[in-house]
Amino acid sequence: MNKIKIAIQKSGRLNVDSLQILKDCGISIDNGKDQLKASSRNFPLEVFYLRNGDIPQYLRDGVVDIAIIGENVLIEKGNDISIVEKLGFSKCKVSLAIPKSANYNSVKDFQGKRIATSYPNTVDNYLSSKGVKADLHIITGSVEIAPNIGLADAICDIVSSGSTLFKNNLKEVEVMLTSEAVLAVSPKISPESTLLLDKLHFRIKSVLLARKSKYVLLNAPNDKLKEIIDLLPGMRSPTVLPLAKEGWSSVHTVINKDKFWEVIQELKEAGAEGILVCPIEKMVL
Ligand SMILES: Nc1ncnc2c1ncn2[C@@H]1O[C@H](COP(=O)(O)OP(=O)(O)OP(=O)(O)O)[C@@H](O)[C@H]1O
Ligand SMILES: O=P(O)(O)OC[C@H]1O[C@H](OP(=O)(O)OP(=O)(O)O)[C@H](O)[C@@H]1O
Ligand SMILES: [Mg+2]
Repeated sequence: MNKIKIAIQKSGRLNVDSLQILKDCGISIDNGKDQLKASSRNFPLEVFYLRNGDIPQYLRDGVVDIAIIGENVLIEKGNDISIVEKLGFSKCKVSLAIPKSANYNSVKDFQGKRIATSYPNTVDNYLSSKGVKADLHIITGSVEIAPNIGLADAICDIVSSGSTLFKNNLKEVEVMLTSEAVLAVSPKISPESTLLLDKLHFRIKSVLLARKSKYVLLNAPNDKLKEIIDLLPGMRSPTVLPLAKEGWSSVHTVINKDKFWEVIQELKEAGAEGILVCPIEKMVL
């Protein structure tokens, strides 16, 4: 039987969340420690544990059919590879930073400057689009230390909380791109594997939608029902059921989890009581 081959990061920031999303899709993987390859027991899928930075080449060569990878790495090394879905985790920026004490006016300030980075193509494309030419020093780790040891005037690296920049006395001055984990597909994927990708993609979409949504139940006096329902940004129309208590109804709906906090106060003020917010495991539209 044909199996779809997926690459995920062997160890590092993407590993746990990548395995979790497969698990949430109902895919069980026999996951031995230090394994480089594993199979699923209940989905025709083989997992290859690889380094994030090596995955674009494996996709290009068709060694794997699909991969979960940082979008920033694809932009740096695999602009020719398509993204099937953004996965909503490992969110970060790729930014240019300079010493805190340095003045900064515009991106033109990088003209002729030494920039340490692990993302040379990204920096080069960004600066070229602004008509700026800098001197790039490619290093693979601990990039933020470079200005402090006199190796560079500036750096380009991943920024998330900003604490690494802060610890190294640097300030972010240009955000070149934002990134998150993505599901990417090999240009060489076969028609048989594309059918399996479609099945997996369907499951991933329902998991992502469920992660973004909450099931809300509340009690409302019937004379306030219209006002309360108007406040709820639901999927379609909420379900309204009579309560045993005369003149009251129970309202059920699904809302975006971030929207809930925007409306909770207004719901209470409008007369809603006993508001329950529950997680949703899977959601298919
Ligand atoms: N501080 C961070 N916050 C959020 N996401 C991050 C952060 N650092 C990295 N990432 C994202 O996670 C991906 C993997 O980062 P990680 O540091 O685990 O691996 P790596 O050293 O870049 O790769 P490799 O697997 O090749 O050793 C990055 O490409 C980026 O998309
Ligand atoms: O803005 P922050 O929240 O501080 O995150 C940014 C840091 O995180 C990443 O390093 P990581 O911890 O993955 O170490 P690595 O360089 O060994 O990959 C990245 O290379 C930055 O140095
Ligand atoms: Mg890292």
